[in-house]
Amino acid sequence: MSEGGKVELDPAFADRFGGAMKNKGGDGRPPCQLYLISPSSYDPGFPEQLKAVLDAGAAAAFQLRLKNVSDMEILRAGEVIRPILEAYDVAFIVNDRADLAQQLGADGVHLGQGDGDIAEARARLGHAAQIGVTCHGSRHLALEAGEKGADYVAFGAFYETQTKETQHRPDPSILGWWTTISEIACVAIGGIRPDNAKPLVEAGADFICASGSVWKADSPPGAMAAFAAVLEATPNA
Ligand SMILES: Cc1ncc(COP(=O)(O)OP(=O)(O)O)c(N)n1
Ligand SMILES: Cc1nc(C(=O)O)sc1CCOP(=O)(O)O
Ligand SMILES: [Mg+2]
Repeated sequence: MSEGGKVELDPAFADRFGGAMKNKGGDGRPPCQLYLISPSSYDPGFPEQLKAVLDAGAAAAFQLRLKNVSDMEILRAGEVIRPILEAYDVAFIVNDRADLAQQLGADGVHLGQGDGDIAEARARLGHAAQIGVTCHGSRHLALEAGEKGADYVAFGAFYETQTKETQHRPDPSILGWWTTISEIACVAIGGIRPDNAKPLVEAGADFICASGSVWKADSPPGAMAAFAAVLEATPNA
């Protein structure tokens, strides 16, 4: 922490998260960007679908979040997806597992509260890796994650979601609070759609996450275009 009580910006942060900080203008935070999360199971048609959505709207980061599958399946999917993300300049984050993130040469890992230690992930993945941490609706967890070296803290679930059972429903004001005390990025997650994203962007989210509202949409590229329009039209806090 600095003397003013604000968590200091890691100098390497400017180069992280898909170059998000490159958009930084003056003293303000960069504009809010989309953080796309994969469906929980992998379909052979997914790489083409991924290209189609990234053609329709930008994402700063993509998280490979496959559930109830073998390590081999995650590794195979990651090997196919990684060059696509590189081509679109999208940061590649692996959910849950720093070891698989390392094997895949990913840009980072997302850790839930039970998914392992930040320091161990840092030791494994290195200084430049992006390490994100689930903080539910807890200021304490976010401060702790920041002190332990997280590159972003994730708050949620802001809205009802079919993607995951959730027990926390933070108020959007936690995003604004975080931006006043820390320069570490904050991510909003949970049931976010193009038509309900605006209050979270206005409250201060640096990134909004979306999974179901893109992949389960009638037109996933259409959903991406709609997110792009909302983000373009909405200044953050
Ligand atoms: C960006 C982001 N935020 C939160 C989560 C949830 O992580 P976790 O609590 O470990 O739950 P699972 O996603 O592993 O089911 C996330 N994955 N990404
Ligand atoms: C993976 C996840 N974590 C959450 C949390 O609150 O920590 S909510 C969530 C689901 C995100 O998917 P969707 O955009 O479909 O709601
Ligand atoms: Mg997890």
